[in-house]
Amino acid sequence: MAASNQPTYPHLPPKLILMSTKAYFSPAHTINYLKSLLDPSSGIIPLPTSDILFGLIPDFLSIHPCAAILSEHSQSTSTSSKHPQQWPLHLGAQDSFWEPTYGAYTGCTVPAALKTLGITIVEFGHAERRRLLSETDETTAKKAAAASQTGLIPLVCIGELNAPDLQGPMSMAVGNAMSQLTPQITSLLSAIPLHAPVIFAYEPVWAIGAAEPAGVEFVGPVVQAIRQVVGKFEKTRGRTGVTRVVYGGSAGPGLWSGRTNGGMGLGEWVDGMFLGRFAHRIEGVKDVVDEVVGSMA
Ligand SMILES: O=C[C@H](O)COP(=O)(O)O
Repeated sequence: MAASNQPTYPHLPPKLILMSTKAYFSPAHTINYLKSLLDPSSGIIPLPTSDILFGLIPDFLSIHPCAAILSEHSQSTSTSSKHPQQWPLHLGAQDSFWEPTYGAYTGCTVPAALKTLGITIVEFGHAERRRLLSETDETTAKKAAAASQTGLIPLVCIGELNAPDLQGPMSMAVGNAMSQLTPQITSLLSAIPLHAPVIFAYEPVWAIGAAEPAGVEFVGPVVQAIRQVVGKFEKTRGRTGVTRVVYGGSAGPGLWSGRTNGGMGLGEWVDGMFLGRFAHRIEGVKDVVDEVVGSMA
């Protein structure tokens, strides 16, 4: 029987807590940060890995030492499997090239190289890359397809540019956002294998780097509409891969549970949180982890 060329993918649990350090930290800072996350005194690790995917997405210079630390950590704490999927947290990359494997691509990082280090997730299409580096839906989809073909899970950032007008009907605000989000979603889903998992990070561009996240009363219906677009694609195109939707954009402690939002918790709507600045403090990460774990009890 001919061997299948279809890649296999890491398990994508129902809940996700992802953190990107963007380009905020030096490599030495990132290494100390990872060690603090792993330190038992932080009270974060171990998490129930079949239910929650906890992932760190550092800058490229830090990936190799982070992988070495995670590998060593799992060897010192486990007598069974030391496979990256059994590491206490998943390691991600902030981008990769649209060719899946090695070649003459100066300055690029190919998915095959990331895979050798134990990377399981690659982020694409962040608003900062779209704005600063002119990345488009097309380049995002090409890059995600190469990562998917390599057995990595694409984490694809989608978001509308402008804040909604919440004085008018919510259906109109959601419709305006979806007019930008729908092509971002469908171009991506059309590019990856039908059975490939994907994580969409809904990041309203106007809410990134802000003082407050977007309101739950708006994010909730938008995420519902995103799921409808994905559902329609599954039905009409035969997609079978798992899709998760997380929220990013000034996300931090209190948002998941609604503790800081009059009881309106985002956890009812999304599959997870994508943290930026509010993960810089280990205590902030611990707070978010506790809220997500608490909501699953
Ligand atoms: O990658 C993460 C998001 O862009 C959120 O970043 P932020 O929390 O600093 O707004």
